[in-house]
Amino acid sequence: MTVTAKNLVWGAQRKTIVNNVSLDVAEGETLGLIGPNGSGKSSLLRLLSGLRAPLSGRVEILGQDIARVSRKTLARQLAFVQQNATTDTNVSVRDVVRLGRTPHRSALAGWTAADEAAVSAALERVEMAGRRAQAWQTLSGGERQRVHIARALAQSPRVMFLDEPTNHLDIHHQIEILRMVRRLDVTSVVALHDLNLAATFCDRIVVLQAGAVVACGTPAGVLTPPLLRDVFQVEAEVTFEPQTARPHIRFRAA
Ligand SMILES: Nc1ncnc2c1ncn2[C@@H]1O[C@H](COP(=O)(O)OP(=O)(O)OP(=O)(O)O)[C@@H](O)[C@H]1O
Repeated sequence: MTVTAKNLVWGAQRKTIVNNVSLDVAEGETLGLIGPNGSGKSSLLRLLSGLRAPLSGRVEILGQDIARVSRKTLARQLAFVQQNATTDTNVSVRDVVRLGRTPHRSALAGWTAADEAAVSAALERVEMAGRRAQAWQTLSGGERQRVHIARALAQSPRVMFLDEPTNHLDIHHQIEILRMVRRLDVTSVVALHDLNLAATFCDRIVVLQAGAVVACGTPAGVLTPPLLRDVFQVEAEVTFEPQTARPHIRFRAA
């Protein structure tokens, strides 16, 4: 397994926010993380990426307990695209993406051709190559999101954690970003609100409710009308796409 979480518990202000979560993510897999607002998706991603330490339990990435791995080593292995990430305002798009190369550079080495190639490839992938010189502060919300994804790609990680990466994106870029994540030779865990996007692009889905895993499996196995009713309190019909056999959810207005 590339990512393994065992019995993760985390909380704040006497409230348990991540409640005994265990999960495994296989190499190259795209695992979707879904659940209502406040169910603990972002908190779990922070634990999985080592940004926050659990109260108990542990996370292994590429077979190593992340509590015992240096920050620099971890930064070479994993990238985290956070929700509403901010960046210093007085920089260009290219500068932001260049930051992704930091874990791969030593104090003495200069900027290499490999660094430049990684930055250019990342900008191409999110369709922002033409904007490399533009000032960060002048970008739209969706463009900023794509540049943050490019920074993560420039990091050349083995594992990516993405917290609602389609936030702010138009439908073309939502699909492009998730298609890219799925095709990358990278293991990824991605928190999503759009259940049909999760159904279309994830290999498996984990459902969180009040900090606990209440379902885990293929999109077809997980996204059933009873689960949608229990967890999301919506009435829905689920049909299956003829070509892919993936579920498609139609929500009932009343
Ligand atoms: N540092 C903290 N102190 C107190 N409460 C917190 C803290 N961090 C998160 N919470 C609470 O924990 C719960 C889970 O938050 P989290 O952001 O992980 O949920 P989420 O599933 O990502 O939500 P959303 O879908 O709305 O983004 C929320 O009720 C939140 O208010």
